Amino acid sequence: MPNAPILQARGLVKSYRKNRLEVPVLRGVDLDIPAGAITAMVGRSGSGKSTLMHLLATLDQPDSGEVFFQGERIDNASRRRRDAFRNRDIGIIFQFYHLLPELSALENVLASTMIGQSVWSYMSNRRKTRARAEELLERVGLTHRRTHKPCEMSGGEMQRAAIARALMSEPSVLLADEPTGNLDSETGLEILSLLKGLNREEGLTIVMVTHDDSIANDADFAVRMENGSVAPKALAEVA
Ligand SMILES: Nc1ncnc2c1ncn2[C@@H]1O[C@H](COP(=O)(O)OP(=O)(O)OP(=O)(O)O)[C@@H](O)[C@H]1O
Repeated sequence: MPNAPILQARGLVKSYRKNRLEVPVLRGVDLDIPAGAITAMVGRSGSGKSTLMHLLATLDQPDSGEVFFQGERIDNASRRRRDAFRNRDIGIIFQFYHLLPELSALENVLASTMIGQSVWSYMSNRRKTRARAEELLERVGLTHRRTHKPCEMSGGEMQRAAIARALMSEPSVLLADEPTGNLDSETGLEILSLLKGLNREEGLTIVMVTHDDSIANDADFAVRMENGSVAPKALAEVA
């Protein structure tokens, strides 16, 4: 029996404009993401996986439809609430890591905490914040690279730093857009094993976009995007 949903989409519709043409990408997506599980989102290139993930993260707005987090309507919440949702309730990682190139791994992790709080609040918590960043770097196996900048790290190390950064706010959901898409298969498996550990040991809900069916088969649930919808009976327990 799946856990209660932590994130939900209802009737999500999204189109993009291309050369004055309206290109429908999502045509009414309904989706329940179970809390505490790993859900893989698969589908052909262009099927709308990243678009759906961006809407779930409130990085973009649907044309119509609704997104709920723990039962709270979030897509049309105030800007302040949506910022807080992104900075606190969820963490996001991407295929190309999106680290700040001038900062070390530790500084990248710390920089995320400066968003959404006053300098005063940051300064008064800085010892605790730094301790948490160091702890997370250790959790993702990156203590030995903490002073290295992204250009001095491998792809796997950059993804580890991005994961540590995403976890700084203690989110309950991690959204991962092709987290292994730019890694060789062995490094990809290491990152997956790290994500699985975070899920099993800390109860982190993970939603992962992937091209790789073997990753989807290893998840607790798989969702297949097809023609802008979630394919019928897609939310099936795989394990
Ligand atoms: N900002 C945008 N402006 C215009 N079209 C867009 C935009 N973002 C996405 N699209 C189009 O929407 C469709 C779905 O894109 P999306 O990135 O969601 O698919 P995807 O399933 O994640 O693909 P991939 O697996 O290749 O990353 C594609 O045809 C894409 O070209």
